[in-house]
Amino acid sequence: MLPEPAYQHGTLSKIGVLLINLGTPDAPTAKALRPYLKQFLSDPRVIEIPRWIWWLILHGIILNTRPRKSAEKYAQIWMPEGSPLKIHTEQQARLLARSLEERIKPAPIVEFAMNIGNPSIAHVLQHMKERGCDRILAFPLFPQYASSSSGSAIDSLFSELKKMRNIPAVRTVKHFHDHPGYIAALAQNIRDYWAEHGKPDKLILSFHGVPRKTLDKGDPYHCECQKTGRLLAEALELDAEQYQVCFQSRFGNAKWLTPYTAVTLKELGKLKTQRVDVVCPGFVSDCLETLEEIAIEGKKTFIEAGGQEFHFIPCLNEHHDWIKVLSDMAYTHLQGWLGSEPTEEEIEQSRNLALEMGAIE
Ligand SMILES: C=CC1=C(C)c2cc3[nH]c(cc4nc(cc5[nH]c(cc1n2)c(C)c5CCC(=O)O)C(CCC(=O)O)=C4C)c(C)c3C=C
Ligand SMILES: [Fe+2]
Ligand SMILES: [Fe+2]
Repeated sequence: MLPEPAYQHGTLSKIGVLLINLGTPDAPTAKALRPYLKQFLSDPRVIEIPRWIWWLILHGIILNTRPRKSAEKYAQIWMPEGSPLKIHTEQQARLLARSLEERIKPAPIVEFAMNIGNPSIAHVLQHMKERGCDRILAFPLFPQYASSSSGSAIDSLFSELKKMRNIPAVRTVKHFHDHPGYIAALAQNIRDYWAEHGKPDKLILSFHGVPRKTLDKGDPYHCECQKTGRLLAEALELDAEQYQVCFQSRFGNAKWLTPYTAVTLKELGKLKTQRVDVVCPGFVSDCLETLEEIAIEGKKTFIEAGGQEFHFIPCLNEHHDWIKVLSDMAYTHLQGWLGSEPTEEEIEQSRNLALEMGAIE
């Protein structure tokens, strides 16, 4: 059992907001990719086939081949400061803290963690507890809920809580795929891009894929992606033939959600489409899947098939409207906790009691 710090005797009582993203390797090297892929692909919410069969495939094939191949891809998008996903998530946490500081007194503690890799949920949660957070809002940064992304992140959080005697109060955000502010921020980001670069013949809305059988088992992910796509197209006043929802990042040979982004780009190229723009409304931060798979590979696929002009529209990242809606969503979810802070007097009484009991020094 972990040692119990003094604030649990009432010396501190703070609200924390924990932003959680998927995770990224520590470096763009095969050595760093191996433990990252091992952790990710050992999760039964990510790979839903019998454990022993998967164990053989993972350890016999995937962990011997994929780390090197993925490292080469990461190397192409790595920034001087590190992984784009980590850098953007860190900035989002910093900007969210600044925004919430103006709305909530005392200011909440805002941190970010990664479900896979570092900074780990275990580490950040412990740090938040030590800083006195007794109420934590866990906010997975996945607009559409999937068992393999948001579900897994919440699992990780609760596995850590399971190790604690005195757990903080916890609220979780499930999704925000149809939040009007999120749709408006996506639309504004696209309009800003078009104001500078002109408009395409076709806009591809590319979401991360998942195995098709997860839809049959009841995962709401597919429907939530479709809804985000429809609302975004409505906000942009696009006709049905001006946009298409597609799914990328297929892993393995099983059937995933269709249409596949790569296949669609190839078809549009073959049709000699003048210009295609791709935007990824399922990712709030640019990452390997957007910067390498779409902006580099997707472009190549489209142009080699005969397309003329390809544009990748960056994710929301630090967009002002996105930070504003992130802050609005956090604020809404925190409502029930606001105004319940103990008074200075209550904290003092609790502290004196803890001192008397010898629980703190
Ligand atoms: C947006 C939500 C995501 C879902 C849903 C998701 C499902 C999912 N992913 C894999 C396999 C891999 N994904 C990888 C990278 C990756 N995935 C997401 C998001 C979702 N994944 C992000 C944001 C990233 C990029 C991380 C970064 O560091 O930039 C990878 C690792 C890279 C590689 O080797 O290709 C794998 C593997 C499965 C199997 C799955 C659902 C079943
Ligand atoms: Fe993924
Ligand atoms: Fe659906």
